Amino acid sequence: KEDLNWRGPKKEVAAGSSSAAIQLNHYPACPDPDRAMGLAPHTDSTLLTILHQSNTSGLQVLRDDGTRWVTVPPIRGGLVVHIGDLLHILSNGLCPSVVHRAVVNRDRNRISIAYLHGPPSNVRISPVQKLVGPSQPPLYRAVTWNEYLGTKAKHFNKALSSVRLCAAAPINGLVDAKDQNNNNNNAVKVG
Ligand SMILES: O=C(O)CCC(=O)C(=O)O
Ligand SMILES: [Fe+2]
Repeated sequence: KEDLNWRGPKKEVAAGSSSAAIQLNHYPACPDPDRAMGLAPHTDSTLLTILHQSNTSGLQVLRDDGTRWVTVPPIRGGLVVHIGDLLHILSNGLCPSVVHRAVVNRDRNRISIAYLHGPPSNVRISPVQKLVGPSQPPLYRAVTWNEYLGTKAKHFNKALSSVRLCAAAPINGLVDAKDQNNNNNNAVKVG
């Protein structure tokens, strides 16, 4: 119960309802999949994304050490939950957003449905008080979802770095691995 109160004064939350969007993705079969990318590497600009993929695989997540793409096989009746950049900010980097991409298939069409879940538009997201202190400073400045989408459109996969307050790696090993990985990705996806 206490943890549910982290998100702040009830009044602020009650003033707006949470925002969400559905994104439908269609990846036609591609005769030369090694030369095409379905969806370039990116993190989602959400709190959470809930993804349904059709029975053709294509979703891949980047391992935390940035060395390898791992395929997330579709599981019948299963949903994939991605942590988005806003939850990354809210948790002060403790729950890092996941870099992922979609590759295309030589013979089969693929469809995925993403439910993009974000905060109410009036709510500014910043690291929760409980996770910051003298030994662990807030790593990100406060942003609303709209503001962050604007930042993402401008800075693409460097958006998280651009709202970051401390450039240096913090104590406790909370290194913002995504920022580092993203420096290697020139992806252009806002989602
Ligand atoms: O098609 C997929 O598996 C990934 C979709 C995705 O990452 C997105 O819509 O943001
Ligand atoms: Fe995504």
